[in-house]
Amino acid sequence: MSAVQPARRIALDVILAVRESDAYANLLLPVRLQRAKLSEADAGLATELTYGTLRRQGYYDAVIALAAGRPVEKIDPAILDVLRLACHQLLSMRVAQHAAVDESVQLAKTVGSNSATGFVNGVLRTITRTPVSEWQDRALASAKNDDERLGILHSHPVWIIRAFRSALAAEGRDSELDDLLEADNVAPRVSLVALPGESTVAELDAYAATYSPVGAVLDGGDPLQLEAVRAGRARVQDEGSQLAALALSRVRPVVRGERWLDLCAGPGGKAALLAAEAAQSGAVLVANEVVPARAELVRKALAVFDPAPEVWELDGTTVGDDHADEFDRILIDAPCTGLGALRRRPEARWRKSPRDVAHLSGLQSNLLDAAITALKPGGVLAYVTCSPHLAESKVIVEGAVKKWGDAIERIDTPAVLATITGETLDLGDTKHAQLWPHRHGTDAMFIQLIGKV
Ligand SMILES: C[S@@+](CC[C@H](N)C(=O)[O-])C[C@H]1O[C@@H](n2cnc3c(N)ncnc32)[C@H](O)[C@@H]1O
Repeated sequence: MSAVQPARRIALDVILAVRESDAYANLLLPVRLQRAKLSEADAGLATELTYGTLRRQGYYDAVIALAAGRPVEKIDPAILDVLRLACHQLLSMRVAQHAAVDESVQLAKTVGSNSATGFVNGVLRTITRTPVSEWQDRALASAKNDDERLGILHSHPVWIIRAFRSALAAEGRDSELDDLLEADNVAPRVSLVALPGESTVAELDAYAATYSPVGAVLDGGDPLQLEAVRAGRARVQDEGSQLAALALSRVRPVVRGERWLDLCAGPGGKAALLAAEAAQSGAVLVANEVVPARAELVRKALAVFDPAPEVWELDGTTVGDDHADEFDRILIDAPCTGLGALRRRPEARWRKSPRDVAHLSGLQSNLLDAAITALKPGGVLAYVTCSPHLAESKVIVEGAVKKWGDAIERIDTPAVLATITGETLDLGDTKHAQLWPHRHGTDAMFIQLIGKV
């Protein structure tokens, strides 16, 4: 029997930690890779094994249930993790079968009993006896309905598939559902923002982004190799997030002395871009974040500016109490399910539940109400979520319009974005902008600009 390759060991350790301790793979894996000092090739293998296994878990579970002849809920969870990791190698990576099976059996020994090791060996031998394409057909045939079939094919929970379909259907484009689900299974390239006045896209040795005038895309490599990133003058930031911040800062010319508020600022990505934009135009930014540790991250993100913007630690739902009619521009980048960023957080889709949506939508409405109160008459706010779920996006805005009536007005956000990007984005015929990974190459950001009359 061969020794287990470090890449497989690390991948399993991270997958176990994700399930047992709610770890985030995108935070834990880089730490483990650095500690193990793996070669670039082995680090790449460990990343593919970890992310691929976590993303495609739904599909692999369907195959494992068939091969084991029992529902996956009846399999010891650590042994199931070993089987999922092996499935990724056998069904998606096509590594040599004997290496995948032998090393998985070795790994099973470290987390289970002797009988569990025999079980892993038996299930994996069964899987290797049938061609990969046939496993897909058999798994799809085991689905009880069309949504379950899609769930197996693209490895997404059914409730998320339904939420995405509703959001696309609201634009009359539900035929794009397959493309969207597949886009979630591809890790995005590293996207950077060159903070205006601090850095330039040209300095970053990267491609100019498609839409954001301050965005760049790295072809590969570690962004921390760039001096501008190490110094905080440029940051890793999705292009959709950049557009959300710019929609607010560039919706119309800035009058010197304007007061801006980033209501939910942690960890500070959009606050940094807003602070740069404010410094360029003579506005003053205040950033707010209710969780103290995250407020500290905001302070770090803003340390590059002199003077650095003030950071408050208020519950954002109360900001209207002491700050009514105070701010000219407010960003509400609301806490949300993050369903729009599934491609960068491989385990996230399995952690969320419809209950999260119900809980968050109440908070989102309250934050929006508080921000409207804190906005000066004549001011503008941006309501933003990194989720296309209608209950967190369009429905929240419609609720505010119903409640506030003529006191607020929706601003044509796609038209504002077109002036920023220099071209019309392919968006629905709506006042809000819903970006999509499969259509725009960004996270699925929802952006609605609202004016206070
Ligand atoms: C989507 S994140 C913001 C991301 C941030 N704008 C950025 O670009 O880095 C939402 C943030 O809102 C914070 N938050 C949650 N409830 C809040 C509340 N009641 N008041 C203020 N912030 C809150 C969360 O802790 C989280 O840091």
